Amino acid sequence: MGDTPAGETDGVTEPASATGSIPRPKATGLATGPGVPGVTKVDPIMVIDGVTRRFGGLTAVDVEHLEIPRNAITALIGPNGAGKTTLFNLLCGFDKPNTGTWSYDGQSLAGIPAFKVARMGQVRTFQLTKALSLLTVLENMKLGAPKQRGEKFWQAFFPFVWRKQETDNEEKARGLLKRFKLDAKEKDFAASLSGGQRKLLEMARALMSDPNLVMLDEPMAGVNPALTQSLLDHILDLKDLGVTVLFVEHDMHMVRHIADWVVVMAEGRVVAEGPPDSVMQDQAVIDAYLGSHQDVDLGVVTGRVAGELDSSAQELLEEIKEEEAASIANAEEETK
Ligand SMILES: Nc1ncnc2c1ncn2[C@@H]1O[C@H](COP(=O)(O)OP(=O)(O)OP(=O)(O)O)[C@@H](O)[C@H]1O
Repeated sequence: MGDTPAGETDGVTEPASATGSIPRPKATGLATGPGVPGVTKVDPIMVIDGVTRRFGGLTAVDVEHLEIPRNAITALIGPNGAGKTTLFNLLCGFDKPNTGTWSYDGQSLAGIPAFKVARMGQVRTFQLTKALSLLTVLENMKLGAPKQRGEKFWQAFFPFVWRKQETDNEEKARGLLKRFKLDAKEKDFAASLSGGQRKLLEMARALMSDPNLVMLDEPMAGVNPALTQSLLDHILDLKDLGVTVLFVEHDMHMVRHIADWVVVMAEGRVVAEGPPDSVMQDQAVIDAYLGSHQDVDLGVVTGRVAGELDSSAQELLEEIKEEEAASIANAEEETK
């Protein structure tokens, strides 16, 4: 991880402003020019060139040039089927493109498998599968640790080699669990966690390998409002620790509040990029994706963020109430 401000707690680096909803400034000056698709960045951590991925006759990804800024939070947004997940899978070595090159920290990643990409400092959170749900929270964390020495055949005969690492990993895991307020759950099966706690565990597990770049796939999906702020804060903390974050998200509230830079995809291509406020004013983006309510801060509508409800927000709230009333009436009808 980076060397930004921090203190040590339980063997784990703590951000200076550990979770607390303190407004934190957005990173600015990330690009060398105006936000247009393919604009070069002042300090890119990842550079993508001519990457395409086809499934039969469908071109799911066709990215001419894209740079991801270092030590910033970049959101990848776009309508369903835009190619966001496919691009994500390509970048972390889960899938292979038909054409193109891409590099991470100046090193080409073409043909490098996912586990090696992770060793290079680029990790992706992955969902808690059924198998992982049957492990305890602490066991899940230990799986996130890099290179387990005891895994090598000859080393199994020399316990002193791996015991030290095992102890270090446990200490690190416990420190992270504490930071993510999951320490009381270390012995529980991961299956017993709520949706939001699972997301926290996924993020905490990814941090076991001290990554420089963390890729999050819909970090807010299925998270109830009570844990939303905590997750947002943890993502902001990553940036404070010098980590670069790239995430795919449908929740525009989250994108607007935490992203420093937004990349918009449609039909496999990058159609816009820039700071969130300007991208969300872009008429092509509004037409293609955001719809007529793009100017409404959903944080205010949902009560998560303090603010005045303007007339379009009121209108949206009315629509939501009407839809809710209709769905309750339907459900009552069905149970009769
Ligand atoms: N393994 C696959 N085989 C065939 N088609 C695929 C495969 N994976 C993705 N696609 C297609 O590629 C296109 C891009 O899909 P992708 O999942 O990357 O979009 P997305 O932007 O992540 O969408 P969403 O927001 O709905 O998750 C879609 O048309 C999808 O049906």
